Amino acid sequence: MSVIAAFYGGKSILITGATGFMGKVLMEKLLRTSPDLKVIYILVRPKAGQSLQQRVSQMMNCKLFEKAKEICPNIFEKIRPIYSDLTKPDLGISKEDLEELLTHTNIIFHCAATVRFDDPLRHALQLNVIATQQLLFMASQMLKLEVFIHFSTAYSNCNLKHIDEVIYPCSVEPKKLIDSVEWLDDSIIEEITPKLIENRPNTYTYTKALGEMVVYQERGNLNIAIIRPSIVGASWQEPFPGWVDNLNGPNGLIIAAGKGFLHSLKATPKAVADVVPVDLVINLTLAVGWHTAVHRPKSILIYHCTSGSLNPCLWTDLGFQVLATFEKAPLEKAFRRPNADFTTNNFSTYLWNTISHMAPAVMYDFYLRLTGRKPRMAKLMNRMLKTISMLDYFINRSWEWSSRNTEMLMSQLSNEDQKLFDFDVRHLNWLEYTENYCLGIKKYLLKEDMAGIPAAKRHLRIKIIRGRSGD
Ligand SMILES: CCCCCCCCCCCCCCCC(=O)SCCNC(=O)CCNC(=O)[C@H](O)C(C)(C)COP(=O)(O)OP(=O)(O)OC[C@H]1O[C@@H](n2cnc3c(N)ncnc32)[C@H](O)[C@@H]1OP(=O)(O)O
Ligand SMILES: NC(=O)C1=CN([C@@H]2O[C@H](COP(=O)(O)OP(=O)(O)OC[C@H]3O[C@@H](n4cnc5c(N)ncnc54)[C@H](OP(=O)(O)O)[C@@H]3O)[C@@H](O)[C@H]2O)C=CC1
Repeated sequence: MSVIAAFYGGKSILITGATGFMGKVLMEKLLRTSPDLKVIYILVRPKAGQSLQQRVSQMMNCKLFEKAKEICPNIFEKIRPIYSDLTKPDLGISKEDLEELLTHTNIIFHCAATVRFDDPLRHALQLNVIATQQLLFMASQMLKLEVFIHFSTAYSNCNLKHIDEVIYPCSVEPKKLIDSVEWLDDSIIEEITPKLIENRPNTYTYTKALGEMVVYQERGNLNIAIIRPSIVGASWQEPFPGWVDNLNGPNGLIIAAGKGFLHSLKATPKAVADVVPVDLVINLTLAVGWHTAVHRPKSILIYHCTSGSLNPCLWTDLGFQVLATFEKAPLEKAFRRPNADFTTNNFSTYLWNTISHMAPAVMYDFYLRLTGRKPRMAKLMNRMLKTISMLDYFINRSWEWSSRNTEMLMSQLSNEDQKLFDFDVRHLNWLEYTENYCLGIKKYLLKEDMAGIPAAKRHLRIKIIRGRSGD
């Protein structure tokens, strides 16, 4: 019997961000491995034209939850959606719902965040810091709370080269900043943002660092642990390989490469692609939840969930494997043959962006105009170049994360739990993982049918022949 799975049995679990990428995988694994858990409360904000229940039904009616539904037939009874907007006072939760949460919750997983790199500081602060502060306050009033798990990112201290499993202070006190943005004008906040974030690349990494500080300062008697994953990618093995459902992280650029938009990318030759599969992160998270609740460490333990030090893969290797996969299983209606190269300096990047990205897009738009259609390629290219500029910082640097706590936890797991909640990244085969990742993007994100591969190959052959004949 799995000790971890048994721990979650009979528990009332609160998840924020359950409708997000990681939240869904967390919920799925909990329901599949501990079908006897009591209830999962999920804080959900309504979306236009959908009730909470409709939103949750739609989410659960996807392939991700198929296995969990077989194991836990009363799955819908286990999920209790609660209306909440984390940017509102008291997280927008009604009095009755709050009462229920305060009385019953045993475990909190705080996943919700804004992960956008270009969010204005005020909004990122609202969600990644103030909402965390409010949730901690709520947690401090819970009668049966055993553990609070906070999701941060391995990049919260990306201004450092070597990062330990400790909370690093930011130069400005979170509370002072929160007070200041209340009365500061948006334009002033925008002006001081570069100074505040120091040498971090965006408001996301900065507010996640502030979020950690808030967790530390407002911990009170709470039993807390922090998970810091690096770049979270498609699932490795559970519930099936390759599951992914958003354009974040590498996903958008993998599509751009597969569709033949992306022809060159600046990447330092030795820079490590510190990607970790989402199911591995969730396995670690559930193990941390169990360990923290049972052992109640004296201080907040931080767990790095990264791949670079134990099983490194370079961006260049990952890129070539992506192209090899799309050669075998092309994406439908590709613009050009997938054929991306890595450049190493700013001049060649500028040159390739002009020759290989913008020029063909402008020419294609000209052709679309001539044939009476609406031009769209230059807009798409500009969007891709903007995304690349936002991700450039992460593709051209490497970091070292220590992983003592993660290794300590691994050694404390029973043999059965080491298999059921495997978070040992050394078991990952990058070639196999990258291939499944690309196929997962094709199937689950782009909803392309695998039966269409021969037609997609024919489409590419025609493109290549036309390209050669200059047609
Ligand atoms: C050879 C291959 C090598 C591969 C090699 C890859 C290396 C890749 C390194 C990654 C390194 C990350 C390392 C961080 C690790 C964390 O911890 S961060 C957690 C993850 N967070 C993220 O990834 C968020 C990053 N994204 C953003 O912040 C924003 O999307 C951006 C990049 C600022 C773009 O903002 P925007 O231009 O306003 O676009 P946005 O509003 O997001 O979307 C507009 C439209 O574009 C679409 N879109 C959004 N993103 C994309 C995209 N990436 N691509 C295409 N379309 C997109 C949307 O669906 C939307 O469509 P419509 O609704 O208009 O039809
Ligand atoms: N993905 C990655 O590569 C990494 C992620 N992380 C961290 O992991 C956690 C989960 O990330 P991920 O799943 O990728 O993020 P997603 O963007 O996929 O999910 C974010 C979740 O937060 C919810 N949310 C956002 N704003 C609000 C709001 N105002 N009120 C209520 N809920 C809100 C979203 O709800 P809705 O569906 O309504 O938008 C969604 O459920 C985050 O803390 C992130 O910082 C750390 C490292 C890497």
